Amino acid sequence: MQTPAAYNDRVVRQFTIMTVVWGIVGMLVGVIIAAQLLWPALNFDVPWLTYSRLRPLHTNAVIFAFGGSALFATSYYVVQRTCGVRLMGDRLAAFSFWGWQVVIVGAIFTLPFGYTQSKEYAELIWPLDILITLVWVAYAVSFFGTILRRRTKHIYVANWFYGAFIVAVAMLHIVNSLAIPTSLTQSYPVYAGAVDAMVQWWYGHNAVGFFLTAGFLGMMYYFVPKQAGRPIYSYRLSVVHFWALISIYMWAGPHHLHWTALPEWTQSVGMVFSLILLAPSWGGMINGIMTLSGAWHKLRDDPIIRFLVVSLSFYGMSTFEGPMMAIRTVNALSHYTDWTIGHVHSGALGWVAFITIGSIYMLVPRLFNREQMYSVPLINVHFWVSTIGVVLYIASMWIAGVMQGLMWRAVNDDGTLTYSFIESLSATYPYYAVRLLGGLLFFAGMLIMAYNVWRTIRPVEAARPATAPAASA
Ligand code: HEM
Ligand code: HEM
Ligand SMILES: [Cu+2]
Repeated sequence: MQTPAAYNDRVVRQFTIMTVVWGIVGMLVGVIIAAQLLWPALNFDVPWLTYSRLRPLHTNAVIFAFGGSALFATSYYVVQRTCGVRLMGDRLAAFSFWGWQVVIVGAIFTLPFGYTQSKEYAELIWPLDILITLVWVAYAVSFFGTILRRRTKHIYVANWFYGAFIVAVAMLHIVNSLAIPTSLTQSYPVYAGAVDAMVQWWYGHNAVGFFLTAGFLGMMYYFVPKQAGRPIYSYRLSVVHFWALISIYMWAGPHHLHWTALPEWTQSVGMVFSLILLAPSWGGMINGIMTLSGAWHKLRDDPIIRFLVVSLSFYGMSTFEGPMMAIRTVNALSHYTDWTIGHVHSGALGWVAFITIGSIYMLVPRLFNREQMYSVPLINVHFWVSTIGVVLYIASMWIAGVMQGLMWRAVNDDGTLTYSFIESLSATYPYYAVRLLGGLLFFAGMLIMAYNVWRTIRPVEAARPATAPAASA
């Protein structure tokens, strides 16, 4: 094994810091659009502050800027540690960092101004799509190049998940973004009609499956055993988990297009694969949680473990809920309602953000040569604030969603609708207020983390509290 100094941790540090920064930016925009749903006047009649333009800014910022930076940071960290070699290509890694930041800034300077391809989670205009492709090639070369040069015999399972995420996202991005440009900011997709819709949701669903799931499972397979100080519960299960998950995920996309013009048999394929998907998802969750067996006491006194384990619980919840919502009759109720939004954030906040936060608290002291985070009690505060935040967010959206679904389908004896759409909207306002509160709490937690990170990485002399001289004496 080489000494840690031989690793390229510069790029890991850069991506780690930007994960915190973009997390704050993306969630701030989330809080703003949550407030706009409650008080629409908050767009101040300024076109680029309208909900329609800020919403894609939110999704791009949290998924690709926050989640993406977290994936770059942790995969670069993990691949070096588990292969025992320095990351391949310093320049490539630096290009992936700066290129990715340019993509994000590009999003900030296009989406609010209305430049978009209008495909959900693939809104960015074609020049940015090309830059994403270049960054991804650099990423793939340095990641897989490092694996090829590894000193260990086998490839640790976390790298399998990161690797699948990198390959799948490359494929999804290229296929879904195929378009014919007509100007610098305009283009037309090569697909049309139901085929366009199918390609889009093959992309959208697998963006969830590979960007928001497989990559973060890579994180799980490294950081959970590391922080628990125990080997992964079952290595065999992790291999089964991997192959089952990646082979089943790809076919579930049509559950986003139930009751549409998509041929019915494709919808059935989507539904059946979604139901089967429950098994590998829970296999992975159980593998993560059981890694703690024999070390359960750590849940009591280690707030980082708590972030990691609670993230797995939310992963389990959202991957149970997803298959249920994929059943056509259930989807008839849930689709278009806030139930979907609740499902999304139980995955996005509960799983993706929680596992990221736990990993960041583990990474920061290691990357900046500190013994631990500046304040462990503050990690604890962050844990509780964000847990209450997610619970308020998803509980309010579940109730609102089921209520909306039921109100929309209620009919009187004479066949007329019982409620107008506006009535269902006004009934939703109280829940939007609760969601806003939950979002604010989650956002506050991110600020607490930023403060803690900042105090941890400041030059040591300045960061030492008054007790420092005694400690060093
Ligand atoms: C403070 C935290 C957050 C708040 C307050 C928030 C708020 C919102 C709001 C208000 C919407 C629009 C809902 C609607 O159209 O009815 C939304 C959509 C969305 N958010 Fe968040 N969000 C937060 C964090 C996150 C994070 C961390 C992620 C991902 C990692 C995320 C992913 C998404 C996605 C994917 C959508 C689109 C959902 C869909 O189209 O079905 N959000 N968010
Ligand atoms: C076994 C796993 C899962 C299955 C089968 C599943 C299934 C579903 C279904 C049926 C929908 C509703 C489609 C609609 O009515 O429009 C949905 C929406 C969504 N799910 Fe999941 N889900 C799973 C896990 C997850 C996880 C873990 C996350 C986040 C990390 C997630 C993120 C999303 C997002 C972002 C949407 C909204 C897409 C949109 O309309 O914009 N899902 N999912
Ligand atoms: Cu899906």
